[in-house]
Amino acid sequence: MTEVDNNDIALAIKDLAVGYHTKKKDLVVLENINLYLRHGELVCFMGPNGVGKSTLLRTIAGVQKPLAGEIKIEDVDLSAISIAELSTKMSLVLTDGINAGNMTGRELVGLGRYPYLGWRVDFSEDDLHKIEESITLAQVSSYADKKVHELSDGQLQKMMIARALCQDTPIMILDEPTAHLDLNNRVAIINLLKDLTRKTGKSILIATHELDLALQSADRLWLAGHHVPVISGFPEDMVLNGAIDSVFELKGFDLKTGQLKKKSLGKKVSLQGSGYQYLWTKNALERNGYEISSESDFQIRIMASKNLSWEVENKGIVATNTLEELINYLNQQKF
Ligand SMILES: Nc1ncnc2c1ncn2[C@@H]1O[C@H](COP(=O)(O)OP(=O)(O)OP(=O)(O)O)[C@@H](O)[C@H]1O
Repeated sequence: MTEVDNNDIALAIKDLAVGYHTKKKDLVVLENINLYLRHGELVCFMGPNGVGKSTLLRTIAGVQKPLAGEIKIEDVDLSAISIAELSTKMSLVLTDGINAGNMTGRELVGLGRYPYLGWRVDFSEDDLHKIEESITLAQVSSYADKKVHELSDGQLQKMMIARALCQDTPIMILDEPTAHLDLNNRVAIINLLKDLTRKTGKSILIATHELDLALQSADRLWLAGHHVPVISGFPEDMVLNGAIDSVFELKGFDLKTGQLKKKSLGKKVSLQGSGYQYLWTKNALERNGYEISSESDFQIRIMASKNLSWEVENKGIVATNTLEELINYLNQQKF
């Protein structure tokens, strides 16, 4: 286990148990949790549905009380920090629907400045600057003047992230920030959060189901499984030591290749080519049950000179212009 330098730590969790008080007895969702969030680090918190990610995030953010144990922010116990002070240290983006009344997106983002207003009624130049900066960073300017109730789920999601950016806290906690977002926006948000950790030294903790994005961008994963302690480590270590496999009980997904497992029909073809054309040809072949092997009577060559085409050499040579034609041709052959 690596030694942890206290100056590095933004948030420390010790012997924590989280869950709910119910009439009969306490419902313990996760317990014996010991974790750190370091300065300038992007942590993705992952685990199957219902394991307790939201419950832990809400507890860390002071929205619900721990059942046991302690949470320290910059070495101060969370229970000793007032709500006003906490809102200058930590921002929170939850998935729950928000009731923003008749507010515009810009006004919603402006709520992020309230912890800093004190007795002031109006925004300062600095506040206004921060609001515009956050709107630009989160790429929401084109709909910032719309009413919040007119925004799509994805637009609202990004507006809430802009509000959290505007709050400008050293720690940001986001529950599934990429839910509802299309592929470009998912990548943009993860890149933005990663960039923030690098440029501003913020510590960012997100709960997410996006294994692919997490593996490519998180500095560290927190992994929660049913009936096992929450563990923390480098994403790549967790792939190689099987931790991700065992927590998610992965079925049909091959972590070693990052791909869905494809059923081979035992028909072998050899493939010559390179680059992304090779990768997508391989994808089409494997998706259709073909296995790539050097020991095959069917040799496929990717012809990438002028127009992309494929040649299949068996007894003679047959050329096809699309992968669909190639697969149709192969499907008619005897293997
Ligand atoms: N208010 C509540 N009262 C009692 N139990 C709750 C409450 N909210 C959640 N739970 C239970 O706590 C457990 C953890 O739920 P939680 O929402 O934290 O999981 P999660 O890991 O965030 O799941 P998901 O990936 O589906 O969002 C679940 O069994 C859930 O039913």
